[in-house]
Amino acid sequence: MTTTPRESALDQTVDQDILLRVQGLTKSYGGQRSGVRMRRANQVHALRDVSFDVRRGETLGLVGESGSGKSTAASCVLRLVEPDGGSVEFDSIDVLGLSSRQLRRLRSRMQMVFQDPYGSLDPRFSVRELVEEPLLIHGEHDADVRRTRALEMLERVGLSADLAERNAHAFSGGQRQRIAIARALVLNPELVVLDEPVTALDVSVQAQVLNLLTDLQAELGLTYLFIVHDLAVAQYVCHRIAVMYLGEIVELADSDELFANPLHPYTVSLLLAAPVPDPDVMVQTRSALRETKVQQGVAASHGCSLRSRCPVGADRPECLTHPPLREVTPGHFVACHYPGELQQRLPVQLGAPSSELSPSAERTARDYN
Ligand SMILES: Nc1ncnc2c1ncn2[C@@H]1O[C@H](COP(=O)(O)OP(=O)(O)OP(=O)(O)O)[C@@H](O)[C@H]1O
Repeated sequence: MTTTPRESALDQTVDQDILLRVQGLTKSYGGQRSGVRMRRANQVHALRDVSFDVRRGETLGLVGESGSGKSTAASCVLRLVEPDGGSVEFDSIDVLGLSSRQLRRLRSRMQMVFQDPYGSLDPRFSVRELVEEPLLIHGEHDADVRRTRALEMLERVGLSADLAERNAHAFSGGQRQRIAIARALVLNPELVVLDEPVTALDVSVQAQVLNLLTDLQAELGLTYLFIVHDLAVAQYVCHRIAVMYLGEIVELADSDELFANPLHPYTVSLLLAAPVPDPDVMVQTRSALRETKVQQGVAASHGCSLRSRCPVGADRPECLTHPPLREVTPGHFVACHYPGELQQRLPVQLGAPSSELSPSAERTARDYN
């Protein structure tokens, strides 16, 4: 059996303790104020009681369709967005309790790579200047030290120092994402939040950038929070995966376990939505969830948030109560009153994960909208 990048990275993970602990995170957007009362009709609950841990050296994937709250969760972790409630602990530091000055200092240890390598790099600056900038912001006033460090980092992400004086717009999408990665890593962070880092790239270069990220993780002992809607990408790089639906984590497990034994009907439907060569199976997959119009961020007022679309629980009284996220086998958490039932009903069993990154696996959770 071949070894996937995530397996080789995990082999080198010595310390498995918790670097990031998120508990009970909530965030709502909108809602209109009329008098002293907030009208809730237009409120979007982007995060509802979201909890997860990220261990040192691992990659935790946040997976879900568009609008499920992945980016909001990541933004709250970095306090780019202020959550309404809950807690975020980074290396036992209460992130939400920090002053803005303390937060600025902590940010050197928590960096982010964005989806769009075109928008995230200012075209007026040379690549070297772009990679040096975070060092300057964080108080490195020695120009020689900055230059040396930036050039080292560029080499490390596979860009020759000869190219360092060129402007970012002279580079391809994959090279720009390498520059963005160098910029994020130049401060020696421990946690890197990767927000769809290969989504904007050609399929042909996606695997190169993913391999670079896993190599860097192993070399530098990095911890990744990886936001991704593409299940093939998640399977390729994530050690554990949290599946989000309408602002909640509905399932969380080791990557191999999740793909081989999905227990939540929503996870099953996501996996079925990925391309399957058998056309008969494809027909069945399209009807895994009921066709119901779901307003983004707006779940049923009570009970399970998937209820209106769920082929298992729509008519069952238990599903009128909200299912908590509970551990059903060691390390495998699911928020469903009938875990595993949809998979048992399927005419085909979902297979063990392939260790290949399928270039055709671009059809993803997004297709369900
Ligand atoms: N600044 C904002 N103002 C109002 N609503 C917002 C804002 N940001 C996000 N939302 C809403 O919050 C919900 C969660 O959005 P979020 O971007 O976190 O989801 P996502 O899973 O990352 O989706 P995508 O993959 O499309 O970025 C959505 O309903 C979205 O419309």
